[in-house]
Amino acid sequence: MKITKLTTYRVAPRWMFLKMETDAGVTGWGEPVIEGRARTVEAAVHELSHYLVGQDPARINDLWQAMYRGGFYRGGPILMSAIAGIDQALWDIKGKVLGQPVYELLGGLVRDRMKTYSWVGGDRPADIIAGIGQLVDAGFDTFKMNGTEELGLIDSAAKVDAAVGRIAEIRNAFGYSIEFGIDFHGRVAAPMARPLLRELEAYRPLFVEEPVLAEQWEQYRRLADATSIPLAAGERMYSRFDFKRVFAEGGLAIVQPDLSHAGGITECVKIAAMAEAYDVALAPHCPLGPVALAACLQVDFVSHNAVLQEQSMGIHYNRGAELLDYVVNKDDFRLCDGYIDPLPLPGLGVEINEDAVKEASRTAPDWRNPLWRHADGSVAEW
Ligand SMILES: O=C(O)C(=O)C[C@@H](O)[C@H](O)CO
Ligand SMILES: [Mg+2]
Repeated sequence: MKITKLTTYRVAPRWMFLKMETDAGVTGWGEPVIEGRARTVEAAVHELSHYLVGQDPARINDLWQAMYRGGFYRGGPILMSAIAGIDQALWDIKGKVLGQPVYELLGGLVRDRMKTYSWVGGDRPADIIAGIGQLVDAGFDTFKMNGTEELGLIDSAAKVDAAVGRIAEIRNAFGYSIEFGIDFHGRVAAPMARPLLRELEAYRPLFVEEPVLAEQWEQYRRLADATSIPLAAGERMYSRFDFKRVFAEGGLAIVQPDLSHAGGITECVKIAAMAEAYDVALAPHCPLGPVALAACLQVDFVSHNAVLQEQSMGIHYNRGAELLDYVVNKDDFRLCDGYIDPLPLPGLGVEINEDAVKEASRTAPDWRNPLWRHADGSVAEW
């Protein structure tokens, strides 16, 4: 069998799908995308096709190594997202050829169902109580929200109190019948992470995510020594080589590699195994589309240390399309009390509605995140 063609489709809300065709008529799908840089990743995917067209899609490991090492320069969000989507499509083809879901090819199920969580509140955490209430009625009990709005390197006690007050309201409204992670989203610098974590201790969140930016990774250990709140990060780390220093240094209780940013299934299975050796939990990042989620689930179902899976149903980014709009087998993604069952179809387990993808690609938006600024006009982390 030989790879014959790679076609990319940018679609609403901010996703991109890759269709990989073969001379045997078997097609694989991937979701190579960095939110806000879809066109850049698209160019990278087509540059990498040099290593793929004419090659045997069964040789995933060799193709991965050729894409990663062959171009001398390596790593980073663009190249690793392009490799991720290509890797997903290769695993999809392998599973379809062998008639097995990818998790069977990776050693079989390690659990019967996977716990997921939902986002509440938007870029500026608001209406969280109402949002949680609606999702509790739908059977969810685990959530994530942004912790703050713009926050200066050094900022006021009032800003800290506003952030903590929102969390206090949640506990007042729902007690401990629900759990939630708080995403600092890289908006918080180390001098402000300390007082925020200290004040949040009383409300016992499930985790705090990106307590500081990934480039400040050496702070994780120091912050972890000052708090009992589990710290999580990983969406802006793109390979084992980014994660290894974090494992060695310590401080993270949860790692959140993104299956569409960190080299795909081939790489994230290895990251998951590294994490397990350090007693670190896995909670793949996935504010994206159905192929990305399906790839996450393939890794979740073979990783003992997988504890939570992000999924984007109802997330504030999904404007113009929702998680399952491009999926034929919607029922396979049904959530029951926040849990999802193993996807039964061969390959990644998602049957893409190609006509819907092609139609949506005709009017694809160029999504990018807003550029935030502080009151003094300087750029703020979004
Ligand atoms: O889902 C999360 O945890 C996020 O922090 C969302 C962020 O990754 C945006 O997708 C970036 O555009
Ligand atoms: Mg996040």
